Amino acid sequence: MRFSANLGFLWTDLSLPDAIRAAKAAGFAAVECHWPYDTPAAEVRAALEETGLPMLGLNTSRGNPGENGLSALPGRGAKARAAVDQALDYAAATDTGAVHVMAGFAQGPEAHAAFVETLTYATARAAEAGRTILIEPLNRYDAPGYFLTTTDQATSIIAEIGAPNLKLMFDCYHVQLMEGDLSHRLEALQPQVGHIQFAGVPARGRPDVGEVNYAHVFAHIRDLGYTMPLGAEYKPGGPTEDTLGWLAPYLR
Ligand SMILES: O=C(O)[C@H](O)C(=O)CO
Ligand SMILES: [Mg+2]
Repeated sequence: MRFSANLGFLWTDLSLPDAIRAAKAAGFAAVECHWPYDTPAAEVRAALEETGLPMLGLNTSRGNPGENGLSALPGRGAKARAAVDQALDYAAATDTGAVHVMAGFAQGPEAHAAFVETLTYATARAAEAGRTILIEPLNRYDAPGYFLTTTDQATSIIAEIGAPNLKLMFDCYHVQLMEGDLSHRLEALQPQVGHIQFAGVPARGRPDVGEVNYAHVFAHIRDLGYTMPLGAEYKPGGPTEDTLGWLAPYLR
């Protein structure tokens, strides 16, 4: 198994380039981030080249304070497309494979139509550069009122848009809180999955603490033939190095 360090949560005490170096030193095979836009892309690219780690993904902007993405917000289409452009430009400058297009807090048919419209734009633009667009259901405890909350909703949107580069971000943490049944869902949704993330449930801490047996889940993912690095997107609650005991068996 190979793992990707999510630098939105891990090594947040370091600059993004130094966090990339720390991830390499700890044995991660890849990195991913949330919102890297304050760091010049050239610095991130230099650290990626120095370490040899790929950047797997980044997120579109959340928008104004209190917002959590713009793509499903009726009347905000121009801003949503600008956020997609910003993310794809940063991805091009850092050779990042995927962009997670964040839906935002919205409900109802107009939000659905807005999300489909933004994703249609995003998938067409991303396809020109061979990049993937990800959509991710978030759980109702952390993001109450978020538009996208279940894998059923996400796969129905993926089917409606029909773009081959539109994929599901299967975050085991969110899926466990909303739906459970991780093993069956991972198996059934494998064709639509573009990236897998994980964290301990329910505290979103290190993965070897909590109600999910990740040693079992990782073995199941391996047995399904999934070979991409899995995204460690958890809050260490202290020095990241102190939380990496779960990784050690996979580095031998
Ligand atoms: O919170 C998550 O799980 C996401 O992956 C994210 O990128 C920010 O919402
Ligand atoms: Mg996630």
